[in-house]
Amino acid sequence: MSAIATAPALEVKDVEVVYERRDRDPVRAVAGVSLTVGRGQIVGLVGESGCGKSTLAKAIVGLEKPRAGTIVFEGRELSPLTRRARPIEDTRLQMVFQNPFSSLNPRRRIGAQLAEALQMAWSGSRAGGDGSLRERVAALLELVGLPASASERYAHQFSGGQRQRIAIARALAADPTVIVLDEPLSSLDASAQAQIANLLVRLSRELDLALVLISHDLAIVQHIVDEVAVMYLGKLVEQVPSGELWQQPAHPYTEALIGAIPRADGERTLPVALAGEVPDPSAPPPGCRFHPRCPYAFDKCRVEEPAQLPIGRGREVACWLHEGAVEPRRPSELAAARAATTP
Ligand SMILES: Nc1ncnc2c1ncn2[C@@H]1O[C@H](COP(=O)(O)OP(=O)(O)OP(=O)(O)O)[C@@H](O)[C@H]1O
Repeated sequence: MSAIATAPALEVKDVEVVYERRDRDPVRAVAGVSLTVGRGQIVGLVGESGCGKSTLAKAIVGLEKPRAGTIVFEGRELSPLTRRARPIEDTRLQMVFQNPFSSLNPRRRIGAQLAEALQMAWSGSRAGGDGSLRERVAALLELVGLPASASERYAHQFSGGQRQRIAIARALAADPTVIVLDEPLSSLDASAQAQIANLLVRLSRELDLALVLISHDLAIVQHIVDEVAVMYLGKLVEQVPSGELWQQPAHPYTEALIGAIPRADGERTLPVALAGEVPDPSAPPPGCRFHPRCPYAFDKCRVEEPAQLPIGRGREVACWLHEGAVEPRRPSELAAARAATTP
């Protein structure tokens, strides 16, 4: 097999994105992030508003130019050029935005918009596939659970969930291997959220499609992702397979995010409350960026930035509590053990 066929679908390596601002300090919205997404894998990128998720998404698809770092797509480093200047193969890396209404043209029939997306993909090196353009549009609509007759209608004639299906169909027109979806569920009601979540899982499995699912709400994505990458103030603080997330969150921020999710019985899952706001990314706290909000912070956390520490299979955490740890432990347990041994 070629190197490209065996490479991960997407590798983000030490990416940094800085917004320069007139008369104000620059914002380092993404402050050195590395993330690997395997083929067919669904990775949830979660964190509070303002932590840099959208900026990272834009850097991945070429809508923001990273100041440093590289994006490797199917084993090939992407050009640091803007999206328009990239070669056509790179359209296999697609993005879906939060509000499908604003990304669909209100004055053109859905079928025409999907046909255009198909033609753009075909104008590249790839073959057009079987069947006429009309049949391919119908097949795309079917793939996302809409009837062929949807092609005759306009965006405003659909519900929010249906519009998101159309936006996904348009991304699929490019025959992608990776789709980055920025808050694809958050503008939808609960039932549409569940339907689109199911659709995304099905598409990922059927098409061996890797998805990066961005959400400020861990509760929304928890059931559909294979892995969770937790972002805080421009950095990844933890990467964890979703199955282990509940049993063993390793970073105090992850623990707090989980604790904030209400359970069906009205109780909180964990007694850790997340106090305060995300600090200004143009002036991040020294040491660990989370330390001012961390219930377990100790001296080292206030001065030294934690490295990404491997803690078991496929897991990493940036937290000094885990220094020297050989397996994942809850931060509350580690803090208690530390308190017991520290004079
Ligand atoms: N064009 C810009 N110019 C200057 N600062 C920006 C710009 N876009 C984003 N920022 C800042 O960069 C930081 C990260 O923003 P970003 O939108 O990536 O975060 P986010 O986690 O996606 O949050 P949200 O869910 O609210 O979009 C924020 O402090 C934001 O104010």
